[in-house]
Amino acid sequence: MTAAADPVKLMKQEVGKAAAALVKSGSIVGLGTGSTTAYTIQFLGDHLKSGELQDIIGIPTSFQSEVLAKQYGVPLATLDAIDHIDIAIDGADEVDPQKNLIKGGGAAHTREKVVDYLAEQFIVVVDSGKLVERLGSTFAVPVEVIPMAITPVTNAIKKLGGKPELRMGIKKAGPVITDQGNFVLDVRFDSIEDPVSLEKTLNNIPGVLENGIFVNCVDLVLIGEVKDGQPLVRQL
Ligand SMILES: O=C(CO)[C@H](O)[C@H](O)COP(=O)(O)O
Repeated sequence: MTAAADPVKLMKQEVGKAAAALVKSGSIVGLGTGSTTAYTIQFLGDHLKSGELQDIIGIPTSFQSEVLAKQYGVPLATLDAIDHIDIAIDGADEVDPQKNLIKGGGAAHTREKVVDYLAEQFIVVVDSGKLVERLGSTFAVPVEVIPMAITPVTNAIKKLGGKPELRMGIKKAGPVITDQGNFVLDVRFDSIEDPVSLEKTLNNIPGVLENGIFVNCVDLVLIGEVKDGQPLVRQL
C-alpha cells in the first residue's frame, strides 16, 4: 500500500495500521466506521491475504464498513451469529482526557455504540486533531431521531440549552437518512460539563434512538501524529 499524501491522511493510515496489528487470529472484530477505520479494514484484508492473520470474523458497524469488508475480503457475521466480540476498532470525532468520545460524524453512532460497547476490548483510532480538553469544543453531538418525532425532540433539546440542526445530505437532497432510516440532529452545547449525564438525558427524550456521546467504554486510544514529516502513533 502506498503512503497517503497529506498529513491527516498519513496519521489516519498509520493508526489504522497500528490497530490492525493488534488483531489476533481467530478474533471476532467490531469494524468501525469512517475514514480511519477504512484503513484498518484494508490492512486486515491485506493481513488475511498474506496469511499473517487467519480466521477472523468482522462485525460491521455500518453499511460503509460492510461494503469495505467485502471489498477487502474480511469475512462478516451479524450479532445473531456470535456470542462475544473480542476487539472493536473505531474512530471518533472528539476524544477528551478521560477517553470519553463524541462519535457519529458518519451518522453511524447507534450501530457503533452497540458493537463497541459489546467488545471485550474497545480501541479508538484518531489523528491528533481529534483531541480536546472538553467534549463539545469542536464538534456537535449527533442525535439519531425517528422521523415522526423530529419536532418534539428538537424542542426538547432546545429546552436543555442545546442548538439542534437537522443534518442535511451532501450528495443527497434533503436530510441525511441513517442506516436505520432515521434523521440526525447535530446539537451544539455551549459547554458539556458532565458527558455522563448528558448522554442519559438525551437518550431519555422520547423519539431519540441514540446519541454520539460514548463514556467509560474505551480501553485504548491510538493517536496518529506527524513529526518532521514522519508518522508516529502514541497511546492514551
Ligand atoms: O463516528 C464515526 C462515524 O459515525 C466515525 O468514527 C468518526 O466520524 C470519525 O471518522 P473519521 O475516521 O473519518 O475521522
